[in-house]
Amino acid sequence: MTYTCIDISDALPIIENNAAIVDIRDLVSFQTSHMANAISLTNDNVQNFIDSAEKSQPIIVCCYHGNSSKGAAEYLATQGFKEVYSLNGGFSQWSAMFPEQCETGQ
Ligand SMILES: O=S(=O)([O-])[S-]
Repeated sequence: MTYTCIDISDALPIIENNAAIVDIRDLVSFQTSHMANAISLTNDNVQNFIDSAEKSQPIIVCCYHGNSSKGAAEYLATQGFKEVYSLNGGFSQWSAMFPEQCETGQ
């Protein structure tokens, strides 16, 4: 299995299609602001996420600028997720384009 790189504008219909959004940035950055409904994925919770997630649900991986999300997306694809996307431009571009689609906190 592999993953697909998508642009910010491609993400909206995928999100509407019930995708999970996982954010792999550091926790302080995540808490400051993240994509609406994103969950923070860290080394500490990634295994639990993999074990409990529905593998057929689409997953969008978000990082800072869209580079490190590729490695994480590839990894998740090897763990059985069927539809994995890496978000080009990452949170920096998402927050610039869709500031109203961001939220703070956990
Ligand atoms: O998160 S990043 O690798 O795009 S700087």
